[in-house]
Amino acid sequence: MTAKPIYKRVLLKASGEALMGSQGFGIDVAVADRIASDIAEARALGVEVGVVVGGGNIFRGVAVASKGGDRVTGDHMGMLATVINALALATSLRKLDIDTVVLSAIAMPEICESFSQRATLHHLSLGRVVIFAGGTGNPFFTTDSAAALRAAEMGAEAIFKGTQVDGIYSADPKKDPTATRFDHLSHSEVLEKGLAVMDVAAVALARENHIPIIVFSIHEKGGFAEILTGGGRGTIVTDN
Ligand SMILES: Nc1ncnc2c1ncn2[C@@H]1O[C@H](COP(=O)(O)OP(=O)(O)OP(=O)(O)O)[C@@H](O)[C@H]1O
Ligand SMILES: O=c1ccn([C@@H]2O[C@H](COP(=O)(O)O)[C@@H](O)[C@H]2O)c(=O)[nH]1
Repeated sequence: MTAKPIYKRVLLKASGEALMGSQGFGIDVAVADRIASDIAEARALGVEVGVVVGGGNIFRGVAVASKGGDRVTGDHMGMLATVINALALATSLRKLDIDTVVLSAIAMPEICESFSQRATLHHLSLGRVVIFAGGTGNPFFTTDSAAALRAAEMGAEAIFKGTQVDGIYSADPKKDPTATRFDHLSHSEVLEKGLAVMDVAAVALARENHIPIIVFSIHEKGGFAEILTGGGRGTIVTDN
């Protein structure tokens, strides 16, 4: 018997940094294909999936600002990086015959459709995976905020943050080997404890809209479907 998913409609935030694999920069197609196969598993369970991909494997706006450049221009470059990643992930999904559409917050009609809530709901209702490119379309934000925003707009029941670590820890586990992992936290606890796995604006928006956040490792093959069916490893963030 096929396991039943806990959620019917979710938003996956896929780490941009993870997409570079061991290359140190850019896109490792094998990693994009693997993440696509995890999304295909979720679709096979009947779950409707929206995806936001980060841009950390290519560009972050702060890199320009830290060298004395204009932050807004840097952020524009970062948002364009997320479009490149979205196109790569869409290509990987289509190789698996998963019907996929890319909707961009920045109009580029020769390349992909523009984002609107109406288009999102239309494509989801036809069983398509919707990849949201270009972040929020505004500088001074991140793709975590875009994930929380698009999750609210698409009526997602949960945000799955697939990242480099397998949950939320008492401190960044990459910097502090003594950090301990939480199984469960509230949105308010994440904010009060200053747990920096996701930015403050994103957590606050998810809290306001009562959307749970599940932080899990994007590197764990099959991890997305496991959590969707009530197993797996990650930290869940809920209202209380
Ligand atoms: N308390 C914490 N618990 C877990 N991870 C934390 C914590 N504090 C900081 N981090 C770090 O936050 C990282 C996730 O941040 P970020 O969203 O920037 O990366 P990402 O998921 O790779 O996204 P991007 O798509 O921007 O590349 C983790 O890989 C981890 O090292
Ligand atoms: O709404 C947004 C989303 C992203 N940016 C810029 O893009 C890069 C890459 O996104 P990450 O979330 O860091 O992966 C980000 O650093 C910003 O420079 C943005 O300006 N607005």
